[in-house]
Amino acid sequence: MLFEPIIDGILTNGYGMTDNFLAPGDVTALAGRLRERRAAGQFRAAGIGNQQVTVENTIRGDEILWLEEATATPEETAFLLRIGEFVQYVNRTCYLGLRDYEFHYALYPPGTFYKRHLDQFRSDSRRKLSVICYLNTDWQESDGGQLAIYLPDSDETSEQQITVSPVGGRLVCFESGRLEHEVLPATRERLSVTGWLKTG
Ligand SMILES: O=C(O)CCC(=O)C(=O)O
Ligand SMILES: [Fe+2]
Repeated sequence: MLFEPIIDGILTNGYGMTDNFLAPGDVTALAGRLRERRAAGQFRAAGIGNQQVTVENTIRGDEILWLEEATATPEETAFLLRIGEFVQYVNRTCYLGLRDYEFHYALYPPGTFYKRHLDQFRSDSRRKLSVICYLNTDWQESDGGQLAIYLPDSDETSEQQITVSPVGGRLVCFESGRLEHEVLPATRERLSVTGWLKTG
């Protein structure tokens, strides 16, 4: 079962991953749609903080576009349906009480990054799981752009850093309120769909 290793990973290591969340054809279809929407001027510089209005390139340099069911294209609808299946699986196995999700496209121009942060806002604990799905074809380790996740050791006094390359079709998931992480700069454009599975 495709979703099982993701949840197993979260329970054993704090983060979960699968390399086949999307098939190569779905990756190119979504990446194409992302580029088309960006060319149409629909993307905005991502903000920071609760209202996401402050643009601060020294913290994050990506451009984003939120996915909306009402205006979704067939490949976007297919992606959101797959996420819906994942949510159902998580609710059957983990009792997190997930009820909602939100996703945005993200594009990091070469050299941009997202400094170490936690995804859960102080005033909003509804974000339970962070989910990132990469849309990059032929990504090489030397292209950079890794996601670095900081895993606290069990005594909480030290930590371990693991890195994940943004390989197309790969999905990474972790608890939004628990794990700090960062996006390292890449030498080429780095594409993804990022979102949060939320309680009510
Ligand atoms: O793209 C990634 O690997 C992580 C993105 C991220 O941390 C975020 O958007 O909050
Ligand atoms: Fe994040």
